Amino acid sequence: MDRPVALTIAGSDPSGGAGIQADLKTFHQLGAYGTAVITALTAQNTQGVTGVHVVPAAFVAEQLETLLADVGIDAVKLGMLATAEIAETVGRFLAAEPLASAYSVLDPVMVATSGDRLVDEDATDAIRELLPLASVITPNVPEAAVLLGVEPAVDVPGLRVQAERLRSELGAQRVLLKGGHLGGEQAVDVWADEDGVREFTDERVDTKNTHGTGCTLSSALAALRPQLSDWPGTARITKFWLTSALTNGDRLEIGHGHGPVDHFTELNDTRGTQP
Ligand SMILES: Nc1ncnc2c1ncn2[C@@H]1O[C@H](COP(=O)(O)OP(=O)(O)O)[C@@H](O)[C@H]1O
Ligand SMILES: Cc1ncc(COP(=O)(O)OP(=O)(O)O)c(N)n1
Repeated sequence: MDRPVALTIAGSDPSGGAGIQADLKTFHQLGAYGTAVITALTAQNTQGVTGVHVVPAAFVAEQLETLLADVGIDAVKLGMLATAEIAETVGRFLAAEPLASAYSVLDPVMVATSGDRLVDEDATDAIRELLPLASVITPNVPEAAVLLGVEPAVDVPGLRVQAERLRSELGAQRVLLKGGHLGGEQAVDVWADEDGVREFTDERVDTKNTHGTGCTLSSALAALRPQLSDWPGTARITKFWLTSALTNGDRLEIGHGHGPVDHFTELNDTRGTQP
């Protein structure tokens, strides 16, 4: 195929490590043409979020209508859906053509790692309704627990159980349950689809530059899937790339808190991986 067109529907992070900014850098680096619909502005740096200014749901809809009337989209990533109304609006677009035929990755963003809330608490039900509509969902440990209404997993066997429950009970088509919050010497993510449950494991990178890892992972999946042949293979390659980008984060000195990963990491850069 020609260069795929990827769309991110997400919030803005002025510090550039997460949100729309991270997504567009990731799309570009991984060979996709990037487009963006903005759901919210955050006032944010590498140390935390000081404010959120939400775009009215009707204007999120107008951005989507205008874009989709003109531009074909091969893959879409959904990030910070700040309110229930925005999540419902985006859900209507995801359920209909042309987005229903695009590859879709839903990162059910709720709270930043800094502890700051990015999405209204009452948006959780609306986000849960979106799970079956996306080709793949990419919750982290706390997000999976909120979606299932259970305690967060504390180990990999717990991740495996929750990944499968997100599929069998909440209707997700495919799940990449990210284990970054578990700690330990390895960073283990769990993949669940109709063929079963498997683990993707890399060495944990000793770095404080972890801001935006979830955003970067989900946008990398959206960029790469149209260029590769299947979802599990895309997820495996995406994690290799992210581990290298985390390792290369030490090339950057951005801010005083949790800096970004290095989005300028080549797909075949194996500095952080053990091929
Ligand atoms: N220090 C690290 N070293 C290697 N991989 C990591 C590290 N921290 C997170 N990851 C990986 O980054 C991705 C995002 O992880 P996670 O922190 O769980 O999500 P989020 O950023 O959404 O909170 C996952 O693939 C996870 O395994
Ligand atoms: C605008 C915006 N969207 C999402 C996030 C969350 O980013 P994520 O990659 O899930 O993780 P942290 O950056 O919170 O570690 C965000 N911060 N801003």
